[in-house]
Amino acid sequence: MYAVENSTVAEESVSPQSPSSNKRVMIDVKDLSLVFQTNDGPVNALSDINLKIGEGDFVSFIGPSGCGKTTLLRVIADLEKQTAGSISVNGTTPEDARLNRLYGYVFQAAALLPWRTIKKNCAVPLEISGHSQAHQNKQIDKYLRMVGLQDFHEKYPWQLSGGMQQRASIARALCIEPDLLLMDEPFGALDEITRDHMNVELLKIWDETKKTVVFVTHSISEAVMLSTHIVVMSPRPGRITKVIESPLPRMKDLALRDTEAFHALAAEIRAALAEEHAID
Ligand SMILES: Nc1ncnc2c1ncn2[C@@H]1O[C@H](COP(=O)(O)OP(=O)(O)OP(=O)(O)O)[C@@H](O)[C@H]1O
Repeated sequence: MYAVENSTVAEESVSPQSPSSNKRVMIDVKDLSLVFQTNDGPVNALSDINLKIGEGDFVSFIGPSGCGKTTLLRVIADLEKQTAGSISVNGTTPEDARLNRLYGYVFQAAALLPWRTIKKNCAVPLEISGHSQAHQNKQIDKYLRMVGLQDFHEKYPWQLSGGMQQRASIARALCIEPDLLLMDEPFGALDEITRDHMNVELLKIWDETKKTVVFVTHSISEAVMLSTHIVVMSPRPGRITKVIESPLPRMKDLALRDTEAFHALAAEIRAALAEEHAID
């Protein structure tokens, strides 16, 4: 049982309060574990995960390498199966959610097809879904405009900077209008200035489209800048050690990073990481 049944994000034994809201639960993870069998023996990638993510929230997973951030995202996306426990995504199984095209997935590398133009890359999920050419054009135009690439339809990926390629991959994920955006360190390979810019752009898109976002990051300041909730994880075995609800406004600009409230939240995350020896 959860202490607050309608809580937005709660990890049972760690953060039972999560006072925020009566939002619909988009992702509900209960007592979930995942053990990989390897030649070197079993790897406890995820251990006893309990987590609820509310509709419209921006939730970041943060923790050191190997704590299971990507694995948890992949379980949500139906790219991995848990070995114990349960998970529902929008009230269904992750498999049904995937088949219903509920989510878009953005990887660390933009993973655009080099032989296709930006427009044709964005068309891939729409083609798979069997949408008409007219609908494809409308969606691609709308989302390339949203990410500021309206003048780059006909360019090839290699003609764009890394940040522009990542924006194109976000547009590609948005084109099918998923309710849920799963992002695995999407800006990890970008320089700091571009990353700052992308963070602001992503917040605008999130605000405009009202999506639920689950975001993996190694960066404390990125987690503070973006999230409504920060899920702190720790390795060996991969587990959730704390869920922090951000007291900051949903929409943030870069100036907020110089405020006391921003630094206080960053310090709280840092302390949570250190507390559980998450940082060796
Ligand atoms: N397919 C797999 N087979 C075996 N072990 C795996 C597999 N995928 C992940 N692991 C192991 O599971 C654990 C969690 O990995 P995961 O990639 O989820 O961590 P992470 O927190 O995302 O790490 P990073 O920040 O380095 O990306 C690690 O010990 C990893 O080696």
